[in-house]
Amino acid sequence: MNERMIFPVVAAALVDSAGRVLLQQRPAGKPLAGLWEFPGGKVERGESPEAALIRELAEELEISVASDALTPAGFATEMLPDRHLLLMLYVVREWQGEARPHAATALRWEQPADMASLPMPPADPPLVRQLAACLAWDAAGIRRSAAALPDASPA
Ligand SMILES: Nc1nc2c([nH]c(=O)n2[C@H]2C[C@H](O)[C@@H](COP(=O)(O)OP(=O)(O)OP(=O)(O)O)O2)c(=O)[nH]1
Repeated sequence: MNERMIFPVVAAALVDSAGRVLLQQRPAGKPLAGLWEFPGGKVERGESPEAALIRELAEELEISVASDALTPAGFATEMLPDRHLLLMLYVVREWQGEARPHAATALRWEQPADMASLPMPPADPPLVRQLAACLAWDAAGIRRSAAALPDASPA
C-alpha cells in the first residue's frame, strides 16, 4: 500500500467590510508560482492549526490576529506525489495592521464569486465554493438578526 503522510496547511480568508477576500500571488521559485492563494502555510510539528495561521499571517502580511477571530470555514484535500495535502480554511474578519505582501508577489481583494476566473492551486476551487456558502450564510444571519432587533425609532 502507498501510504502518504498528512500534510497540514492552514489558510485564511480575510474578509473586508465589502465582503471581499484577500488573495496573494505565489512568488517565482516556489511550487505553484504565479497562482493566487489564500494567505497561510504549513503547520509545523507540535503547532496547533490556529497558532500556525496566526504565525503565518504575521510573517506573510505583517498583520496581527487573535485566536478568537479565527472561524473554521471549510477544508480541502489533495493527493500529492509524496503526501496528502489537508488544507484548512478559516474566515477572519478582524485583524490589526494593514496587509503588506512579504512572501507574495502581489495582493488583491476579490469577491468569492469572481475567484473562479483566477488561476488558483488545484485544491482551492472546492474551498472557494465553501467560502462563498459560508459568507452567504453569515450575511443572511446578520440580516435576520437586524430584522429581529426592536425598532429604535421614537414612537
Ligand atoms: N497558503 C496556501 N497554500 C496552499 C493553498 N492551496 C494549496 O494547494 N496550497 C498548498 C501549496 C503548498 O504545497 C502548501 C503551502 O506551503 P508553502 O510552502 O506555501 O507554505 P509556507 O508559507 O509554510 O512556505 P515556506 O515558509 O516553507 O516557504 O499548500 C492556499 O490557498 N493557500
